[in-house]
Amino acid sequence: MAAVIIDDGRVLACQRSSPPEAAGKWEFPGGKVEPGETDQQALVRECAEELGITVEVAGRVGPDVSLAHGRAVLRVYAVEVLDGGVPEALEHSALRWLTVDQLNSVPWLPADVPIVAELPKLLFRS
Ligand SMILES: Nc1nc2c([nH]c(=O)n2[C@H]2C[C@H](O)[C@@H](COP(=O)(O)OP(=O)(O)OP(=O)(O)O)O2)c(=O)[nH]1
Repeated sequence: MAAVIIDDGRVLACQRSSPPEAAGKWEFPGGKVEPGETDQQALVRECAEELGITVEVAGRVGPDVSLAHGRAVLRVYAVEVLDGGVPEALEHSALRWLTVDQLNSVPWLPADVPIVAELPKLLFRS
């Protein structure tokens, strides 16, 4: 479960700090859904924990992507930041706002590549 946050034609990319095999790679903020949570509740919780922002969850972005270990799928939603919140890297090593031209300037986690491919049309619309 992960969140695409778009502001002023740019998307928020987050650099993982762990585990070692994923550290340094870039992703969308998010995490696993806990028992009893909806997708939306999980994303609101993760965006608060990881970025210190309150969000409202909107529509799906891209396909369900199977993760390499085969035990989960990556599912991504567009979210809107509420209350003028500014994301902070509370758990990531870095945050970067990427324009459409910069989308491929960071090494994404492999599962994110099909999601990133959907972003140009969202960025051009905003
Ligand atoms: N959050 C996030 N996870 C991704 C993305 N792409 C991708 O392959 N993943 C994988 C990495 C992890 O195997 C899994 C999410 O794990 P996580 O470590 O972020 O989740 P979490 O915060 O709930 O972790 P934990 O507390 O259960 O340890 O999904 C992405 O864009 N965002």
